[in-house]
This record gives sequence, structure tokens and C-alpha cells, in this order.
Amino acid sequence: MAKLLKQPLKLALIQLSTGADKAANLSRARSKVLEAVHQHGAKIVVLPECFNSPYGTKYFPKYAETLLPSPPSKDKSPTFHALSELAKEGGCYLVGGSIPEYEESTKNLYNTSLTFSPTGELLATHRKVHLFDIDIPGKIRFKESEVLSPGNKLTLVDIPEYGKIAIAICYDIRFPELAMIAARKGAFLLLYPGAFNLTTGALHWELQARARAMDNQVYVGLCSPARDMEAEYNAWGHSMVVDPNAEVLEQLDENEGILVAELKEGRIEEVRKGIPVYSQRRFDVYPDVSEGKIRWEE
Ligand SMILES: O=C(O)CCC(=O)C(=O)O
Repeated sequence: MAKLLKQPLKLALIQLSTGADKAANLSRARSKVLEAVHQHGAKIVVLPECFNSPYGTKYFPKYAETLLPSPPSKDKSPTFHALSELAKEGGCYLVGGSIPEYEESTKNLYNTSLTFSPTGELLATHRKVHLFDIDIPGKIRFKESEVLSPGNKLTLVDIPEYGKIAIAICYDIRFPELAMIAARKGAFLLLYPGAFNLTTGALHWELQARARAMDNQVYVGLCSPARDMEAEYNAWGHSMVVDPNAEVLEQLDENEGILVAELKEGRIEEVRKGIPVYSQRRFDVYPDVSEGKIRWEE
């Protein structure tokens, strides 16, 4: 049977230091992506959630870019064009973290991830499906839904040389249905640009990554911004790649850095053979929800 990951893959996650200056964020992202490609041989490179702006509801309207109709003009979305040119310059697949998006026709704001091919073509747009609304007294309150609207599609990208990858954003990882559906549709890798915080990061960041990998026996990558204790929102950092056996392959600390992981062709099949939950599912006892009505990114 064909392997889900068709050939070995060097995956890079850029744990970027970001600040208030959008142009500086874009230029820093460019130099780190090119470093990942030229010095480490990365073929798929991932940026973090909200990599072109500070993370916070009050910043989203100010930093938002208009992506539709696609392709947008350079005035309306400098980030779209910077990412497209960067993917082309680096000759890599680029999962462009996420950016605040403004949709003119609805006046809605979204938290949106753009993925480009090595020719600079837009392959996928994922709007964060689950908005991060939490309130842990004395620790953290954050309500994305005060300004953002949710996306309503799952995102799976078919990369001819490697196979299918699923893209979702941060809080989306807490909803195992998304991961499960993507895995059952043949994804070898689940990628989550994300910015957990010092409270839930310590509790759940690694646990979520390993749980999604364990349940689905696929690779999982989480890409965070670097931690900045001067910023209002302190990201957890610790970008990581977990293998299909739920082992952490590589993990950064909280500082800026480039994580490079080697994903092995055949590892998913090896793990699934060893612990055969994949073939032991009892769809006669419970339905396979991935066969249900699912909204995909078109
Ligand atoms: O789920 C969490 O604990 C953090 C989520 C988050 O920070 C986000 O969705 O941006």
C-alpha cells in the first residue's frame, strides 16, 4: 500500500520573535525562512500564529489585511505577497502561520492561515474554526470572539511530492474531531501554528500535541511565536514536532529559533502495525464521523 508520507521530509518550524512593526516582522520571517531552507534543507516551512502582528484582540482590526478577491492587491495584503514571493524565493512549501484578515463584504475579521507552493501559488486558506475564548480566574481571560468570526471549513492540502497535510490554528487543536477527520482522510501531518500562553501552555501544549499524534498515529507540528515578556500576551514557545508514536521528536525552548525535524517515510505504517488501533476500529459499534457531512476548504 502507498505510504502516507511518500518520501523523507525535512520540516522546519520558525519560532519567530514578533513585535509591533509589521514590515519588520515580515522581513524577519523572510530571513528565518530562507535560513531554514538554505542552511537546513527544509522543504516545508511553518510560521507561527499571528506572526505579522502582536497577539491581542485590540490589534486584530489594525493589522488585518483583505485577502479577497484572491489574489489581493499589494496594498490590501502586503503579507499575502510577501509570503508568496518568499515561498518562491526559497523554493519551499510555506505554511504562513496566521494573520488577522478583514473581509470587506461582511466586515468580519478572521484569524487566517495562508499556504503557498514553491512557485508562490496560494494552495490553501484556513480560517480558525474555534475561537479562543477562555476565562481562568486570576490567570488569563481572552475572548477572540469579541472581534473575530470563526471559519467554517476544515483544511487539507495535498502536496504531490509528500502527501496530505492538515492545517488548523492553535485553539483548533483542542477539538480532536478535526484532527481525526483529517487523519482518516489520509493526512500524514497535522500542523498548528499556535500561541498558547504561560497558563495553558504549561498545562496542555505538549499534551495536546502528543494526544493528537497518539490518537491518529500521524506526525503533529506546533509552531509558536517566541516568548516576549515585554508584550501584553506572553506566548508559550516550545514549538515541537511529535512523531506518530506520540514521542516528541524535537522541541525548542521559549526563545526564537528554528526547529528542524526529519519525518520518516514508513514511520506511520510501522506505528500502526505495532499498535493496530487503525485496523481495529469498530464502525459497526459507532459510526465513522469522517464519513459524515464535512465542510472542506475549496
Ligand atoms: O487553547 C489554549 O489554551 C490556547 C489557545 C490560543 O492561545 C489560541 O487559540 O490562540
